[in-house]
Amino acid sequence: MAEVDHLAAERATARFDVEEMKVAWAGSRHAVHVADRMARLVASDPVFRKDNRTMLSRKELFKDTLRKAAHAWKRIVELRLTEEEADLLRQYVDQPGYVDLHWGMFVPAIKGQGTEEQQHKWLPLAYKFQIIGCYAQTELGHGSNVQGLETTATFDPKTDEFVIHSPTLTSSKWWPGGLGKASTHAVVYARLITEGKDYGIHGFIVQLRSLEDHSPLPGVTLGDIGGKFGSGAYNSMDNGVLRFDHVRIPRDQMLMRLSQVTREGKYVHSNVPKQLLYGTMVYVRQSIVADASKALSRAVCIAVRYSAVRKQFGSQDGGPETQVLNYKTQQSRLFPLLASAYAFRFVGDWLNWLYTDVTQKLEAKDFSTLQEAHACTAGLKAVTTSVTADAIEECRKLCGGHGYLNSSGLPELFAVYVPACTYEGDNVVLLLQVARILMKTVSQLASGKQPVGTMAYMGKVQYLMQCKSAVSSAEDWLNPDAIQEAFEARALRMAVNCAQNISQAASQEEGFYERSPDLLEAAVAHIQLIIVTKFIEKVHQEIPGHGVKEQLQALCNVYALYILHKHLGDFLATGCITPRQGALANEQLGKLYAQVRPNAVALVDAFNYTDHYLGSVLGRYDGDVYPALYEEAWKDPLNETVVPEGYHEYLRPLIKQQQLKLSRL
Ligand SMILES: CC/C=C\C/C=C\C/C=C\C/C=C\C/C=C\C/C=C\CC/C=C/C(=O)SCCNC(=O)CCNC(=O)[C@H](O)C(C)(C)COP(=O)(O)OP(=O)(O)OC[C@H]1O[C@@H](n2cnc3c(N)ncnc32)[C@H](O)[C@@H]1OP(=O)(O)O
Ligand SMILES: Cc1cc2nc3c(=O)[nH]c(=O)nc-3n(C[C@H](O)[C@H](O)[C@H](O)COP(=O)(O)OP(=O)(O)OC[C@H]3O[C@@H](n4cnc5c(N)ncnc54)[C@H](O)[C@@H]3O)c2cc1C
Repeated sequence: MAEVDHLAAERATARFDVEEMKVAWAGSRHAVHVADRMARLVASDPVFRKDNRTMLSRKELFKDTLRKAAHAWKRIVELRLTEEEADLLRQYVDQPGYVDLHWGMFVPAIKGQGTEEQQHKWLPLAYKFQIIGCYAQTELGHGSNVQGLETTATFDPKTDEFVIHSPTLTSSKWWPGGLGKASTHAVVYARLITEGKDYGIHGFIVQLRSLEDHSPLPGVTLGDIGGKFGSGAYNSMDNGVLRFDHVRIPRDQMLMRLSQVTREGKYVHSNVPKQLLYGTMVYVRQSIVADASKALSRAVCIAVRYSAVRKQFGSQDGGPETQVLNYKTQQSRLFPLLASAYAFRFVGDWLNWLYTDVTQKLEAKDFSTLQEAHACTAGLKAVTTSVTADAIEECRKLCGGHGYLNSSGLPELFAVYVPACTYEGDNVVLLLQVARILMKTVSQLASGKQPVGTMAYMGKVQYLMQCKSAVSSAEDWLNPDAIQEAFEARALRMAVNCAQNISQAASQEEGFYERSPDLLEAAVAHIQLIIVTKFIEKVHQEIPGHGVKEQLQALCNVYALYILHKHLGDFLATGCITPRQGALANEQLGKLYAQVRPNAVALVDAFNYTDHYLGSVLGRYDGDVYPALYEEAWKDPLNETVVPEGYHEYLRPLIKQQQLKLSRL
């Protein structure tokens, strides 16, 4: 706790119990406790220091990442941390590295696609870090189009081996995190060829480097693909390039849970949907949604605290200046982002539940919810990451000039976060997947097939296509049914419009291609409906703690009405609401901002972030921003000497030359 609390007055105006809000945010009292313990463990350990990160060279940064990963592992073993604790500890270390891919994709790929025997063999090695793994799918020539990958795995029945080969330059694996320098093994996705036939993409466990001296195995060419956007940020990760020259692996290193190749070379596909091959991506997409709320809440926490400290204008008569947080424009830019952080947190929890439920059904050979899992993970990943990336940049602007300093933490947060719009599926490509499923659902309505899950609202097509909002005052927009109806009608009408336009094209495929910009918007409308619905459902639950439910209710309304205001064109064009009702929604939004204002600092305190994790002089808990900014500036390597290096070579001769010229005049 800070000695001087410059934000004490702000904290005193909160109208709710912050400790209970921490529980609502984290999910349980236990979750608050564990997260708190792990965050403090990391913050108090000098090895995990990160304030100098943006000043390190790429090589120094990479070595620092290796050091932190090794130290984190040492602490996990020494303290006998549980899986939950270890995950949190790694999260608070807050530096992307090979371990993210080892635990986040390599292990899940083996769990999801390996047979029991394969899991038995490989997982214990991975769990103890006797091998380090990555996920090598994307190639130089293809990322989005997984079916277009070119690496081959040709079965050789003579030796009972697969021959892994990169036939072209574009088949080089390109991007996998941890591949460039750290991994000893990879799950490699390649075209399976046996008995002269190409059976498409399958996963294979391939050893890449010696377990003795880390040198690449014969036939394997490996390296890092080079520096990435921003200083520090994702440059701690060794995204890599990999080529195979006829590398042989035993047949049993093909991941054989979904399909098998027999000793004789026969291809056998189990009676399961082939899309299960994409299971690891589905798993990571749902975890990315949970991560979106973390990244967004960090940015918002910095911007809210700093906006409460920063004063500008309003004191002609010598009185106090205005806190920038009191400007209505600052509130209308910032509070929707605060509300979005909470909205993404709750929809992330729900998505995690959905993922677990679908996984259990898959175990029981029930594949009926696979499409729902794909649509929700793909769509929510796309919307939450796009909004979060834009929001971090908005928070930087909300912090004025100081937001542009590395010490604000925002440039690095943006640089590290923004590739989330691309990795694990480009957001446009993923939204088009949602749109395809929407079009399929609309086309099935005529046959009387009742849509289920998050598409169930489409079953009310007769009503939703013609309903008119009953809102007649600003307060009417506080009724969740009014919001729900408007969002459902907008999403359905946009989808039906697209379907009608597509049906007029020469073919379904051509229509889909021509109408894809509209389809993207329809997919976004559907996903926003899911986020709003899950927030409303959350607020309907019993939520303990003085004032907590009321605050969440206000944030839920802010989120919904902000989306309505921002996409007013959609709501008006589809005739769901009138221009007058749109204006009433905006009026209510202004009232809600006034309601949020006295609670704003406490609402970001509820995220319970340590100063170490926030990594921002502007977002400090104690609000003592100016001495920290001043002190931080002197730490820059440029300030190590008063006269800069290069003065004698470049500045002095220049100045002297000009002086000489002037003296001749
Ligand atoms: C310095 C530090 C400072 C601060 C730090 C601060 C903050 C850090 C904060 C946050 C960090 C954030 C997150 C970290 C967490 C994790 C990330 C870590 C690292 C990132 C690692 C990245 C890894 C990767 O990118 S791996 C590669 C991913 N690749 C892709 O996603 C490829 C995308 N393409 C596809 O998925 C497919 O090709 C496709 C687009 C879906 C098309 O597939 P296909 O051609 O086969 O299919 P069709 O379109 O024809 O569809 C056929 C059929 O299948 C259905 N389908 C498709 N996919 C699925 C599926 N997955 N599940 C189920 N069904 C599916 C489709 O609907 C069709 O169905 P119908 O036939 O019924 O129509
Ligand atoms: C930081 C980072 C980490 C990564 N880590 C890994 C990893 O660990 N393992 C791994 O295998 N891969 C990894 N990747 C690769 C990543 O998964 C791909 O880059 C991603 O899936 C996008 O594919 P792409 O690069 O082929 O983009 P492209 O598909 O080439 O996209 C280019 C443009 O084309 C558009 N486009 C493409 N197809 C369509 C379409 N059908 N309709 C309309 N527009 C379209 C896209 O919207 C985009 O604007 C990583 C990437 C990054 C940036």
